[in-house]
Amino acid sequence: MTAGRPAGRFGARLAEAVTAHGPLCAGIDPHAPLLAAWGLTDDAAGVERFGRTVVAALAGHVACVKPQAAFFERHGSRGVAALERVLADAREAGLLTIVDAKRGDIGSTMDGYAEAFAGDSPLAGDAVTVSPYLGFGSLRPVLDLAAATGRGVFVLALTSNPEGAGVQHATGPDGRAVARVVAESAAAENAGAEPFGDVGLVVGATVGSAVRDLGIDLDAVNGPLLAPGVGAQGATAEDLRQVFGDARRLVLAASSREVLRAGPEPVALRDAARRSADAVRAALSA
Ligand SMILES: O=C(O)c1cc(=O)[nH]c(=O)n1[C@@H]1O[C@H](COP(=O)(O)O)[C@@H](O)[C@H]1O
Repeated sequence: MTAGRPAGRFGARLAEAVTAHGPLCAGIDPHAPLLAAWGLTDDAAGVERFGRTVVAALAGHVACVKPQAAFFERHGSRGVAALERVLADAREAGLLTIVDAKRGDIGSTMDGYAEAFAGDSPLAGDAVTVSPYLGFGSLRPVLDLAAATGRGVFVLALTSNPEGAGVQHATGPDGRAVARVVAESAAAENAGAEPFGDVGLVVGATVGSAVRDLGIDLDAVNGPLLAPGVGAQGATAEDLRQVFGDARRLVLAASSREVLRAGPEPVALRDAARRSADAVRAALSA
């Protein structure tokens, strides 16, 4: 089975969606407590219902959604099939998807991940999250295939969890921090693209002064900056302004639990997403 290929470049499609609906990506994270709160079973049928409910409620109301692959994969092949159906619904509804899979491996294996998440596979959304800790260059297969199929890639740079700093702030042989090398590598991929390129970074809204401290020029990345951590992890829309400074135009805030807790009623989900999107847009334009 193959999925249809998106029309146009990811960065351009995302920019259009953010202009229409605001800079918010709503997570689809069907973990056990949320499924219970929604009155759903914690199995493949439950995660499918959860994901498809979010897509139906939010299509046409948010810029994009980000299904977390882990919560589907834990139910094996049926869970993966559920994720494929959620992605198919979103594609049909014209809702952009970032598949949060955080993959990363060496060349030949990375080819496989690239085909799965950036090729014309039923597991491919409009973009995928990837991990650069086997070296940014190891991501070449997914960067190239995503570019060829009109998809995007979000590379982990400064993650929202406190343990991330031990690796991401570490300094390499040339004196640059790991996160800075990732940011400068993404910038090279996006050079000259308008309004921005297809290679984004993940930079948590919880990272405080790390961007400045490590000498990272996020504006120069010229790609979307996926910013998780707003809401359940404690960061506020205000923190986004502090963390991203001059790069605010590139921010796409990601929020999962804060929006999902409002479900399963579609109107309540939509209202929660709209409130978050409005708060983020206001903070970023202040
Ligand atoms: O790539 C991500 O989305 C991500 C990166 C990161 O640094 N931190 C982070 O929490 N996430 C994801 O964001 C989701 C949690 O969002 P909240 O429920 O809003 O805290 C999970 O799917 C995480 O995997």
